[in-house]
Amino acid sequence: MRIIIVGAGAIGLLYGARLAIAGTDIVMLARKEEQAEQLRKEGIKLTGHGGGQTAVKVSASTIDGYLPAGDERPDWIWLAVKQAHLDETLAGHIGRLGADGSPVLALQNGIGHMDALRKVLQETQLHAAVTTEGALRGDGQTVRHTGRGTLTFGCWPRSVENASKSQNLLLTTLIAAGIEASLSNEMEDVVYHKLLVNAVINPLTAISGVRNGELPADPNRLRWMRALHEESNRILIAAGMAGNQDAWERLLRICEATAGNESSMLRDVKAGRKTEIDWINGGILRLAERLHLPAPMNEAVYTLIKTLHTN
Ligand SMILES: NC(=O)C1=CN([C@@H]2O[C@H](COP(=O)(O)OP(=O)(O)OC[C@H]3O[C@@H](n4cnc5c(N)ncnc54)[C@H](OP(=O)(O)O)[C@@H]3O)[C@@H](O)[C@H]2O)C=CC1
Ligand SMILES: CC(C)(CO)C(=O)C(=O)O
Repeated sequence: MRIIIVGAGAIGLLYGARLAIAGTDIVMLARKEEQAEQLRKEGIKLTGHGGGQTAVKVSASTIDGYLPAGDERPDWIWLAVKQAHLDETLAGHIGRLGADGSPVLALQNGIGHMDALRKVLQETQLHAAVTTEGALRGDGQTVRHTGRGTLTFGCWPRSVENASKSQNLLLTTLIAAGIEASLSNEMEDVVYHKLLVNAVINPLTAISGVRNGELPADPNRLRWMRALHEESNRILIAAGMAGNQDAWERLLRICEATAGNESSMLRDVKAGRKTEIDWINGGILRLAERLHLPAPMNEAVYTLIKTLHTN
């Protein structure tokens, strides 16, 4: 099994390392030659969870300079970049890499990217993936596994057909690598449920400057959480998400399970990077507008995060 992973950041390095350790042929495509060279020379260094540090060899190149060896087509192409990186140029590269029919798996949090990719990659077999693993990048070749989770993936848009051969092959490869994974025919629902979590934890931790576990510990923050959760839940249910009586408790459990984590949005704000707010609360605002529903809480956090960006 050969997988091209586009984006050698936290999540790309985490999956790249874990799959390569299990014998999968991994090709990491980075943005910069400096990082690609470092990966070719020294491999990926994985730390956390399993104990010490493991270094694993992978192939690596820049996305611009990548030329496949021989005529071997990749079995899968994984997109492990952030939402903001998914521009026309990158879509052009993905179209080229997948020209022989390789399926594409997109791992982004938030919404909007799958439909945007569908528009430009009309012939490509697209899959959405939702991961609850936690990964933190160190330097260009080091990644820390900060929390164990699962990977759920499936066709986008929804397919009524049984799992394809390539889906089953990927599932078997993931499980053999010790990665908890499952296939779903209801990816929109899975994506919406993850969005409901990110829409509350990410902006509120970034605005308050606290770790996930500290968010519900303060009564004022808890009130914000509840109001933002209720509004987002209402909008997502109206958009087609299956309601879940346990949604609020699940959110609190995630805060507890990831208590020591800084959310990705808090980290982006601290590092002065563009956040994924446009595809998280911005995505909910677009749904609310389409459904003519009020969304004052989402508007408030969206605007606040945008203000933090500007500053
Ligand atoms: N980290 C986590 O624990 C989790 C992340 N996710 C989601 O996964 C996605 C990726 O997140 P994460 O890995 O944390 O993000 P990172 O910022 O760590 O990684 C993104 C990587 O993409 C690279 N990149 C950007 N543009 C290109 C390009 N044109 N070609 C090749 N590489 C490119 C960046 O390179 P450069 O550094 O050179 O800019 C960077 O290495 C996000 O949508 C996130 O929400 C979901 C669940 C958990
Ligand atoms: C679940 C959560 C909030 C864990 O930190 C996350 O996905 C993120 O930070 O983006």
